[in-house]
Amino acid sequence: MTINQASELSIGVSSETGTLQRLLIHSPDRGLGKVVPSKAQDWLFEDIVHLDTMRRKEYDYYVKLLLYFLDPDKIKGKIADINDDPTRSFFIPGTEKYFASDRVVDIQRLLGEILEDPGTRTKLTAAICGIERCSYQIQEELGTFDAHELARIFISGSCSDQRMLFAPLPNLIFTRDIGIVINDHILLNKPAKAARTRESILAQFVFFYHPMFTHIRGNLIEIPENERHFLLPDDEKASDYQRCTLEGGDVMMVAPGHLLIGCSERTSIYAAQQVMKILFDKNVVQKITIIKIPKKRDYMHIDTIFTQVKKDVWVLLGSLARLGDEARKKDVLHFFAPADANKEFKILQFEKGKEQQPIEIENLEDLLTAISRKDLGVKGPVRFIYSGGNEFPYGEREQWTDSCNLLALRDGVVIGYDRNDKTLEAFKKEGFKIISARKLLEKFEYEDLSPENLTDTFITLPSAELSRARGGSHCMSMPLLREALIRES
Ligand SMILES: NC(=[NH2+])NCCC[C@H](N)C(=O)O
Repeated sequence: MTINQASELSIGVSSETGTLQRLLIHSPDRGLGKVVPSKAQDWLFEDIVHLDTMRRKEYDYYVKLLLYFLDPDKIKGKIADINDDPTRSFFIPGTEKYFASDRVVDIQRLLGEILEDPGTRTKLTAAICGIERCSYQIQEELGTFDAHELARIFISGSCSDQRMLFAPLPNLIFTRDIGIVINDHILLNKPAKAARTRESILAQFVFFYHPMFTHIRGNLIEIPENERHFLLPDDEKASDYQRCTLEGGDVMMVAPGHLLIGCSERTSIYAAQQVMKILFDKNVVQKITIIKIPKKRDYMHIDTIFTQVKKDVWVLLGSLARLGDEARKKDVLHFFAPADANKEFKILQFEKGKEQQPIEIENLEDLLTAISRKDLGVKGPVRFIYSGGNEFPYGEREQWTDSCNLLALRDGVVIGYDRNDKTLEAFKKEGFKIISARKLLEKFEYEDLSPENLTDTFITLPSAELSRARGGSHCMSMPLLREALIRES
C-alpha cells in the first residue's frame, strides 16, 4: 500500500462540517421487511415500513449521492444502469456488481470480510448464539453459510429462505449510534435499548478485527461498566448516575479539541463522566460540553434537536432553545411550574484540568454561537434556522420527522428529509438552494453541476418510509474521515 493509499484510508474527524471523505453506512436489509406491528415499538420503529420503497425510492438515493461526493468513479455515468437493475445488486455487499467503495463503506461488507477468517467466525457465532439463545443445531447450521450470507443473517436475523432465526436489527441503518470518531480515536457505544444490543457486538468485532482499523486498534475506546453493574436494578430503576449507556447520536465532535455529549433517554450521566475522564486522560480533547436534555422519545439523542449546517449556521428545535425559554417566561403560568421543570435542560462545559469548575451555559444558541466563534473562528453573525420556522405546531411536527438531523457533506451542503416543508422554507429564506436528490444526480450525470462547486445547498431525500424509523441522514452516517475545517482568521 502506498502512503497515499494509506492516508486515504485513515480515520479522523474533528468537525461536523469539514468535507466528508469516508463514512460507515448500512443499507436497509431484509430484516426491516420482517418487523411486525406488535414489535415495531419494542424495536424502536414508529410503524412497519415498506422495504422496497424504502430502499429503491429513498435510501438508494442517499447512497448514490454519497458516492458522487466521496467516490465519484464508482457511480459517474452508471446511474441509468443501476436504476434499471431489478436485483439492486450494486447496493448489496458480497455480490459481483457491488460498489465496494473504501469511502462509502457498508458495515455489512466489513462484517462479511471478517467472517472469512475461521477464528473470528467461530468466536462471533458463539457470541451471537449466546445472546440470541440459539440451539446447538442452529449453531451448527450457521457453520454452513458463506461469510457474506452469514453477515446478512447476523444482521437481519433471517436466512435467504426467509426463515427467521432471531430478531432483526432494523436500527443498524443508523450507523451514527454504534460509534463515533473523535479525532483519531473511535468511541464504541453502549446501547441503552435491548433492541440494539446485537448491533454493538457486531460493531465491536468489525472495529477490532477488520484490517481497515488495525492501525488504530490502540485508539478504540470502550467505556468501562460501572463496577458491579450486575448488581444494579433493571435498566429503568437504576439511576442515571449508575447506569452506563451511551449512543453515538449523543456525541458530536464540533471542533478540534471540543466534544459535545448529550445526556438523554439513551446516554447516562455516568457514561458521559466516564468518557470525559478517558478522553481527558488520553489528551484526545481539551473541552467537553455536556448537554442534558429531557428524557423523551421525541428527542432520543441531541442530534435530533440540533445539527450543524455550516461553520456559522445551525438548525435546531426552537422550543428547547432560547426562543422556547423566552416564550415560556412570558407566560405567567411559568411562575407556578414545579421548581425542577427547567432543570431537565442544562448545559455545562468542562475544561481539562479544571473539571471542578464547569461553566454553565444558559441556552443552546449561546453554546452554538460560542462554538462557531471561539472554536471555528467565525467573525460575522452566527445564524440559526429553526425547525418548522419555529411556527406552531410545525416546529415539533417537523422535528419528529428529523428536520434537525442533517448530514453535512461539506461546509454548507447538507442532506435532509424532503417532508419538512416549513423547515425547508426557513432554509430558503436564509439563502440556501433546495434541490431533490433525484434532480441533483441528474445534473451531476449531465455535468450541469458538480459536487465540488455546490455551496449553501439543502439536498432533499425522499422520506415517507425512512422517517417512520425515527432517524434522519445524520443518524444514518458514521463519519470516519473529514477534511480539517479551515479556521477563519
Ligand atoms: N442518532 C440518532 N438520532 N439515531 C436515531 C435512532 C432511531 C432508532 N429508531 C432508535 O430509536 O434507536
